[in-house]
Amino acid sequence: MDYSLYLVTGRHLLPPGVDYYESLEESLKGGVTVVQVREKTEDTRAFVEIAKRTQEICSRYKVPVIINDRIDVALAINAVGVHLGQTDMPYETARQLLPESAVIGLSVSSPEEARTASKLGVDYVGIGPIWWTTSKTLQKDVIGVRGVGAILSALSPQIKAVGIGGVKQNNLIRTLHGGVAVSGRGLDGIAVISEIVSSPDPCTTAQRLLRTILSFIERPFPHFLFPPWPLPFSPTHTPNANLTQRVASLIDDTRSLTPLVHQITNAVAMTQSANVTLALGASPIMATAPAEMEDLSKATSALLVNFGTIGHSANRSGKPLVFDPVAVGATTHRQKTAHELLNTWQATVIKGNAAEIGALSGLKEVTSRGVDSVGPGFSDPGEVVKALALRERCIVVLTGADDWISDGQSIIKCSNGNLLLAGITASGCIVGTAIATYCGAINILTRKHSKVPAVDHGNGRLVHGDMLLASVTGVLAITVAAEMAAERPDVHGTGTFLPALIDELGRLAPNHILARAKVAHIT
Ligand SMILES: Cc1ncc(COP(=O)(O)OP(=O)(O)O)c(N)n1
Ligand SMILES: Cc1ncsc1CCOP(=O)(O)O
Repeated sequence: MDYSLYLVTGRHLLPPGVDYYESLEESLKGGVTVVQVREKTEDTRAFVEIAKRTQEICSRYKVPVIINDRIDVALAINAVGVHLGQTDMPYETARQLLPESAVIGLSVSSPEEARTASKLGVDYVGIGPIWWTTSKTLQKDVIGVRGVGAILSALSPQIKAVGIGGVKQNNLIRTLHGGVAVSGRGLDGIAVISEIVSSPDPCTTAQRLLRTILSFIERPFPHFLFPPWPLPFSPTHTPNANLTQRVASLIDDTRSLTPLVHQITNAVAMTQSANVTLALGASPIMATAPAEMEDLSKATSALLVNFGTIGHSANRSGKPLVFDPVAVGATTHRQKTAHELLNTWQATVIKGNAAEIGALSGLKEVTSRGVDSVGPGFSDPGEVVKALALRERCIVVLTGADDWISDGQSIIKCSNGNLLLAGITASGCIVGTAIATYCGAINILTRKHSKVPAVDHGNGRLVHGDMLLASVTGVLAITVAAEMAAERPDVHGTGTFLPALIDELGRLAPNHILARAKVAHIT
C-alpha cells in the first residue's frame, strides 16, 4: 500500500452540481494513492452500491479501496481493507471476520492509543485530527503537529501512519515537518477529505498535494546529512568548510544584499534592534498589525518574532523565521503560548538565554527571573541545544558567556563577547536581529545561486540556505563588535558602550572576524 495521498470520500462536500464519480476519477488522475469510502448516512444497500462503483473506477488506476467502519460492506465488495475508529468494532474481531490479507487501519489521537495500536499490530493508523476541520464533528480537541510527533514517537516503526484533519495545501509542508518524532520518523502519508473533494479542480489539487508529500517522504537528501526525513531548511555544510571564512564573507555579502528584516519585538528593544539592522547593512521594518503580515512576508527576507504574534505567513512565503522566546520560563502563560506558537508554525532558528532554552527544553538547572537566568548553568550546554534542535527541527542558539549553536547534528561553541553586553537592555534581542539579518541574506543568496523560486515547497524545504552558518554569523557579529566597542578609549561603561557597539557593527568587516573569532566545533 502506498499511503502517500489518501483520499477519504465525502460526497456531501462536493461543489454544487459536481458528480461524485467524475470528481473521484479526476483526483485519481491527479495521483491519489488510496481511497477510503466514507458514508455516514446511507443505507447499507446504497453504501454497497457506491463502494462497488468506487472500486471499479479505482481499479482502473490500480488504487486500493478501504471501507470506513463497515466490515460487511468491505466483505461485500471484496475491498482491500477497512478503517476503524476507537469506538467501532474491535480490531481483533474485525481481523477474525476479514480475510487474512485485509488491511486494517485504526484512528489514534494520543500516544496511549498509538501504543495500543502497536500491540494490536494494526496495518496503519490515521493520526488526528491535526487541525480544525468542519468535515467531521469533533468530539476532542485537535492534536496539532506536535501531537502528531508525540504519537509517532509512541508508535511501532512497523506500523504505517497517515495524518488527517484540516490538512490543506497551505499547511501541508508545516504539517509534514511539524509532525515528526524525536527519532526523525515522519508521516507516511496525508489523508484529506475537503481539500480534494471540495476543490473545483481535484486533479490539480491532488497533483500539488502529492508533489509536496513525495518531496518529504522520498528523502531526496543524502542520508549522512540528516538521516531520516528532510529538515525544514537546507542541509548545513559547516563541519566540512572553513566556518570563520564563510562567516566573514557573509558579513560582507549582506551589505550588498540589504535584506529587509521584519521584526516584531519588545518596545524596549525596538530602536536598538532597528539600529543594529541598519549597522549590519540591512533594512529593518518593525510592523505589528496582523492584517499586513501576509503582504509583508512576501516582501521581506526574514522574520524575527517574540511572543504575541503569528508566523505562518513567513512559513507560507518560504522566509526564515527566528523565534526569540523572551522570558518564556517566567510565567506559565508564556510557556503555553510558546507551545501554541511552535505548534502553529515552523521556526528556522530558536534563540534564547539559558533560562529560556531550559524552559523550552523542560530542564530545571536554570530558571528565570524576569528575562534573566538564575541557577548553576547546564552541565552540558552543547547537548541541551542539540536535543532541542532535534526536537523542534530547527537551529537552536543558546546565548551566554559562551554561545552554543546546534542544528541537531553539529554543536558549535562561540566564545567572543564582553561583559558590557550583559549590562545593556535587549542585548539578547539584538543577537536575534543579527541572526534574522543573516538568515535573510543567506536565503536570498541561496535562491539566487540555485535558482529556486521564492516559494517552492515541492522540494520539501521551508527555507533555503545554510541556516547554521547564518546563526553563527549573527552571534559572531554582535560578540566580536562588542569586544571592539569595549576596547575603545571613549567607552567608560554601558552608557557609552551602546552607541560604540552600533558604530563597531557598522564598520564590522571580514578581517575583524578572521582575526578575532573564537569558534570551536564540539561535534
Ligand atoms: C485515514 C483515516 N484516519 C482517521 C479517520 C477517522 O476515523 P473514525 O475515528 O472512525 O471517524 P469516522 O471517519 O468514522 O467519522 C478516518 N476515517 N480515516
Ligand atoms: C474523518 C476525519 N477524522 C479525523 S478528522 C477527519 C476529517 C478530515 O477531513 P478534512 O480533510 O476535510 O479536514
